[in-house]
Amino acid sequence: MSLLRIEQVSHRYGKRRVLSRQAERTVLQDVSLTLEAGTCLGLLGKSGAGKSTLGRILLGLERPKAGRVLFEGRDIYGTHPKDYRQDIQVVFQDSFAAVNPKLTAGQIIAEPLTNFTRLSPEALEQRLITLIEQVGLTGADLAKYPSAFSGGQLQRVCIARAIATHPKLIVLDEAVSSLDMVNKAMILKLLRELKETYDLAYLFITHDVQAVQALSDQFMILEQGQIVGHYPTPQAFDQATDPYVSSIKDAMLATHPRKRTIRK
Ligand SMILES: Nc1ncnc2c1ncn2[C@@H]1O[C@H](COP(=O)(O)OP(=O)(O)OP(=O)(O)O)[C@@H](O)[C@H]1O
Repeated sequence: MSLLRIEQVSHRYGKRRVLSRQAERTVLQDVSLTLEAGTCLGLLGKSGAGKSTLGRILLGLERPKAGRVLFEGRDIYGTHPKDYRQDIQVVFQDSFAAVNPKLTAGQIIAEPLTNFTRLSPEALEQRLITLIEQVGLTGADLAKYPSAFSGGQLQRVCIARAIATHPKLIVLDEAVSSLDMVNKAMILKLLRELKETYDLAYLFITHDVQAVQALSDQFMILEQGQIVGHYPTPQAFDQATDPYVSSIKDAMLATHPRKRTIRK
């Protein structure tokens, strides 16, 4: 059984109004995908393609107008949220907006642990130290407030919060997009290591081709709410001639001088 199956999901925003000409806006149409445990699906698409809407749908935050979201074979919209909340976590692009500035890093990471587990104060403290060290920070950082961290460091705190309850799937919604090159590379390395250690699955939502290639096992292209390309392996994606993939690959300067081509 697959970890996640999205079956013909369609979604639209706005209300059907009899006397208004304002139409409902379809943002996802017949989207289907499958994600196996321990693998990463890179979901690429331009701004407004519907990527984040799909992410919210599989987090249980936005009920689709049609279709099913099966997590371990069970439709999450026919299940009590407590049955999957612990298993599906999210890391957003803007780490500063994703945390309460009045909480310390320790309190931020402890939130899901106190919601979903019953640890003694000593066991909780120990677990927080393990988690913060796992993401490359130190026990002393647990006492710091978000304003004392850089964007890259605070994203590590958000990742520690996301892995705290041993989830099976993490939605990475542009999770490295606002980081500089060095931090981006380090966070991608961390995410790769955590994927191996915990057999984690990721839905990696992005429009960054380089980042998606560093982490993903399969790739999908979403355009105007529809899947317009599916590449089941990194090799297939690398050789893709899809006009959308080509246009974003072309737009990026190749990192290695030997791979750079001179444009006519
Ligand atoms: N709550 C909402 N109400 C109405 N329209 C919405 C809502 N959320 C998103 N939309 C619209 O749905 C479309 C898809 O948005 P979505 O955020 O899913 O796209 P995206 O691919 O994630 O874009 P981006 O890369 O810019 O974040 C957009 O046109 C957006 O304006």
